[in-house]
Amino acid sequence: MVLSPLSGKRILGSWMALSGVHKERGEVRIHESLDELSTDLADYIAELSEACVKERGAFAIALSGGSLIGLMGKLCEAPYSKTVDWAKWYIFWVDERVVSKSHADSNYKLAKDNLLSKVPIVPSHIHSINDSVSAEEAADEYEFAIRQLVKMRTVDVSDISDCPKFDLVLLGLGPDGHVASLFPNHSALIEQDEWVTFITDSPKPPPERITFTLPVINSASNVAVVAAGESKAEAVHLAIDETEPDDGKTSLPARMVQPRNGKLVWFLDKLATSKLQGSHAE
Ligand SMILES: O=C1O[C@H](COP(=O)(O)O)[C@@H](O)[C@H](O)[C@H]1O
Repeated sequence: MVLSPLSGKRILGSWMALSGVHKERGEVRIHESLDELSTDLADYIAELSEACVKERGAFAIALSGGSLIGLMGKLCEAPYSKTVDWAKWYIFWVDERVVSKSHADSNYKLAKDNLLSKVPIVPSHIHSINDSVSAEEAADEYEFAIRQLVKMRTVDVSDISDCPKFDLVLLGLGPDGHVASLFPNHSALIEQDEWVTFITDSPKPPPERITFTLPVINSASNVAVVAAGESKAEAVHLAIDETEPDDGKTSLPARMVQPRNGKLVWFLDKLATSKLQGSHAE
């Protein structure tokens, strides 16, 4: 057991000694290896799910695509596969590429193949986009579906806005600082009214995508950003070390992730933190 001098939290393993709580940017957890990161991420998700199921009888989790899904793989293994109350999970996507669900680019397919098909999630609790309509229609339909689930309180509602309050929003981080399908300097970043929007000009293929907007991401109870590898180091540095609030001028999406009432946690490996400064860096 290690008692972290920064957070005071007792936890197994060595990673916590490198981690800390950043005043504005949330809790920063730095891991020695991908294996430690995956274990910590699985522990965190399992604990949150248990707490949410106890408190409100459901766990509404919004997934991203990309490398995050591989890093969640331990959830399919013992002890989590047996102890997590999968029947109470409701799955959403923070962003999705507008391609067929069987396409290699589909975030749904990635999660289905590597996670959802390996644990006993109720099929009707998996809320993916309609893949047979345009990006605009898919975004509208997805927002409508979420609005119905908010009315039923499957997804909680924010007490400070009319936005949904997901129990957990899981974000990856692109080398350019993008999160979800919110890219630097893109007009989707300033969308305030819609819950789900669409883009047809993604700088990273495929071009057509739907994405939660920042007001929805920032209304979640918990937001976790997961980033590993050297290619993410500059984005991690800019997102965490810059202390001035991003008023949209610098437009680094990861810096604009600032939960209003929720908790933000960064799950990083050492390579991703090689440019990090401040108290949490080595
Ligand atoms: O295109 C996307 O990229 C990001 C980051 O992916 P990664 O493979 O670099 O981790 C991902 O979070 C997002 O959901 C996805 O659509």
